[in-house]
Amino acid sequence: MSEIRLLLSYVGPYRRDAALGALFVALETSLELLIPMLMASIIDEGIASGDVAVIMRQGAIMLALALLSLVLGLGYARFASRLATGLGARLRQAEYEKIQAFAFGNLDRYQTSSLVTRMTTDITVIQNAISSGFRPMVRGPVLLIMGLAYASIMSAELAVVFFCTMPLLGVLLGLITWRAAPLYRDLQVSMDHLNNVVQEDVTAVRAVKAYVRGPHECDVFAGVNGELARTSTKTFSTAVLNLPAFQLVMYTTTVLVLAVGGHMVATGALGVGTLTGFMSYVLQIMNSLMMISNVFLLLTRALTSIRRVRDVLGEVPELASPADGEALTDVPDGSVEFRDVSFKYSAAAEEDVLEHVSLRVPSGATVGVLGSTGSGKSSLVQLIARLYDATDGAVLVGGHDVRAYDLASLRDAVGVVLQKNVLFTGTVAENLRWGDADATDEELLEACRLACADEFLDRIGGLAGDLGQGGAGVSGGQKQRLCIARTLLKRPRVLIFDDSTSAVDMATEAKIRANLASIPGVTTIIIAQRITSVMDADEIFVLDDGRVHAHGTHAELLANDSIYQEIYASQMEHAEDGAHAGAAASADERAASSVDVEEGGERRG
Ligand SMILES: Nc1ncnc2c1ncn2[C@@H]1O[C@H](COP(=O)(O)OP(=O)(O)OP(=O)(O)O)[C@@H](O)[C@H]1O
Repeated sequence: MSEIRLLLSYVGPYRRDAALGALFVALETSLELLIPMLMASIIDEGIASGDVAVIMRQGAIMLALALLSLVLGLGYARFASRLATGLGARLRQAEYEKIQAFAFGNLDRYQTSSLVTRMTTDITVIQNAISSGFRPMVRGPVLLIMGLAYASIMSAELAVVFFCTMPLLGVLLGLITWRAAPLYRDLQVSMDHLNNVVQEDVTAVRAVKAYVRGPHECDVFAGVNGELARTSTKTFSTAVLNLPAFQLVMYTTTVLVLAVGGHMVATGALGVGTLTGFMSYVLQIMNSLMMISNVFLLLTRALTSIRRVRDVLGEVPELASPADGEALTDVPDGSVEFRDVSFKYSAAAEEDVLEHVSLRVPSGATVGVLGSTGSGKSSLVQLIARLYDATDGAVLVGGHDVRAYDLASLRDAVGVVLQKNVLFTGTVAENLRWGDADATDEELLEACRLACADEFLDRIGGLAGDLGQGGAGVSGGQKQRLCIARTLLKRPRVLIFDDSTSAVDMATEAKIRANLASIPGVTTIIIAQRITSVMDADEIFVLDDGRVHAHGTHAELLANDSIYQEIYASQMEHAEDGAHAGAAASADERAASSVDVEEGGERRG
């Protein structure tokens, strides 16, 4: 089974613990199985004939065996817990490292919550299966085989009774396990749904409050919570049938063994002690079957989790650097070229997001990219930093195909300020040093100055100021400026701004653009919604439905391109309307917009 092979491949340094744990349980069980024999001998040879010496000797052996079992049990517990926690930690680490190696394309295939569940709940299920299942997994078969052997040696005639009833228990437990197994898979899926809702809502709790969607989201949660409760009830009420099935067969067997055995004792064919010892074996054998069935259920649940972990570990990163020694590590200049590039996010998608795009940006130039929502602007620039690979055609940076570069070298040379800016828990300086781990405080401050983040730095506590979880302590515009500063610290040859000044006021945005223009030799690509953000660029590309519709300077496009003229006209019209409306804005409107400011966390910088 590939799932078990996967687990074994991660046991690594805990192999010794696994082997010793199994050995200790097997020894402990074997010792335990001698107890009924000793008991039978105490009753038949000691008590029946009043031989105190036999009672004392056998009693002392029993005591020694009990103590030895205790030591073996303690040893087993230590080895098993080391194995379970060690294996769990290794699997979690491997998953985490794999996810770090994922390309954007791999990430598109998983929901974040599902990845979280695969690293937490699923690993816990595997750990529990090992810590609770390891002992019965070894003990069950040992008890079964040795118990059957000892019982048959004690009385072959009586053994016939449970050779008849045991298959019945086997069939009953098998049926229950077979019914419960798929339910465990459903249980894990329900858990995923619940985690997904919790993760999405907690992440976006400000938006939920701002849109007064609390009651609706509570209903959504109640739905997935109810689904999980229903699946759990169904699963566990099936699995719990094990116990009554076990009891039914056990009591039937006990009655039959006592009836046949009692008759044998009455006729003198069997000693009372032998019958008592035999009954102990009956219980142990029945117990072993129960253990084996419980192990199956535990394993069934764990197998579902192992498969989910295996999916992550088996995922092949869609992007990789060329083989060692073949990758280019130096990006000679900041030129960018698209040669007949087409792109779609998944092979199964019917339509291309970019179609036959060809363009050239000379090193050091500043270009703008405009286009309606969904026209493919973000997709276009993501290909430059090789966040995705072109489906057809080639993207060149510094005159070389991006696929020829070492990924880290390329991404160091191509700085992208993504549309969705992310800051991390920690200080301003810690966040900025993502761009350059060795940057001095002076270099950090200079980057802040270029990104106009110096204007508010004092207010948030300077470089040592704490940004809070996910940068919750700064406004949208401040976040954008810190993200720009962070990217500048990489000193890239190509700088890409994906709508990354949308929350910054126009005067500050113009100042940032002027500061950036003062950095020599850097190619700047600006995606923007506002024409004013790109009108000074050396060249502007207008995208329409994944194609380059037109390109040229602001003046050329204004003179010749219908889409550009349309965008220009609508933005000028809005600007004028805005000016008038701004003057007449009522106190009510201002109060309404404050909801977004306070609750939505969308404050403007
Ligand atoms: N990760 C993704 N997986 C699948 N499709 C995607 C993904 N990201 C974007 N798309 C699709 O690709 C198309 C282009 O999206 P893209 O984000 O490039 O547009 P855009 O011009 O940057 O839009 P906007 O101005 O709204 O940011 C859209 O139809 C979008 O639905």
